[in-house]
Amino acid sequence: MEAALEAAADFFKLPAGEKAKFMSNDVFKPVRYGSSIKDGEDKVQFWRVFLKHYANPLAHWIHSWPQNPPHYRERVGEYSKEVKRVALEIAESITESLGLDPTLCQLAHRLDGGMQTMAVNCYPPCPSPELALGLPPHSDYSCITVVLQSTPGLEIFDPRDGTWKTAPDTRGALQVHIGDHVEVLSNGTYKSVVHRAALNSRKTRISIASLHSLGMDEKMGVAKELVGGDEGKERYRESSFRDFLDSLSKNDIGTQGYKSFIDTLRIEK
Ligand SMILES: O=C(O)CCC(=O)C(=O)O
Ligand SMILES: [Fe+2]
Repeated sequence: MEAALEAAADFFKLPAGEKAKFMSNDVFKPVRYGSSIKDGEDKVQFWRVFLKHYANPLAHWIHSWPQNPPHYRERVGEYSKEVKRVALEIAESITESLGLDPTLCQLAHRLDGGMQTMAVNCYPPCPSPELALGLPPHSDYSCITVVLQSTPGLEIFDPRDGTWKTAPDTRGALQVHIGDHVEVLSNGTYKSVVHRAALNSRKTRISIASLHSLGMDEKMGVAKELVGGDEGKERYRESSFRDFLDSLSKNDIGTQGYKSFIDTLRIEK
């Protein structure tokens, strides 16, 4: 895990020209480098550069990943496999806790054959960390996200008292988030986790978020066993990863009037 964080940090240390090879605003690109550090352009500053790439199946995507630094593919590749195992185990326990028939639901199996997107984030030291954020509050569209961070900064919204809680700073500890698509599957029994990234003035912070979801065009809807009869009505519309990317391309996180993806899926009573 340490090795993956180091490889990620080394990528961001490369000369700008090397990273610019991956620069794109197209959210459908399987590998994409971007920055939201725009001097004076936006009112709200998000102090983050990122590299996003797909990782499942690894053999299909790894050749599109950066070749520089030389150890990047191997180390981040190993990490992606490890973290996928963790996500599949959690998927099994979610299915079980909802009382869903594993042969019908097959969440873990669908994630195994689904999309894994790795968001590799770099937050440089910020001179006024209290005035800016690395990433604004959001929930992930995924079913399950696993986050690894080099230093604290990840904050979780606690809906019980309306406060932000700093995720534990145990180095190397994985943080697991429920994403929007598990909220949908469970018809709202599980709620996706609202989180944000805070900044610090001293050190560069690296995080690697691995987002596990169904295939690009596979629709996630409310589990049929959880609706009808006494169970009540469906509270969410179906959607796919592609639907999420479509909505992201029109309505990016942090822009004015941004509507979170899960809010677009809610069926009003
Ligand atoms: O940097 C972090 O801790 C959070 C990253 C994150 O939420 C994301 O990439 O979706
Ligand atoms: Fe996130």
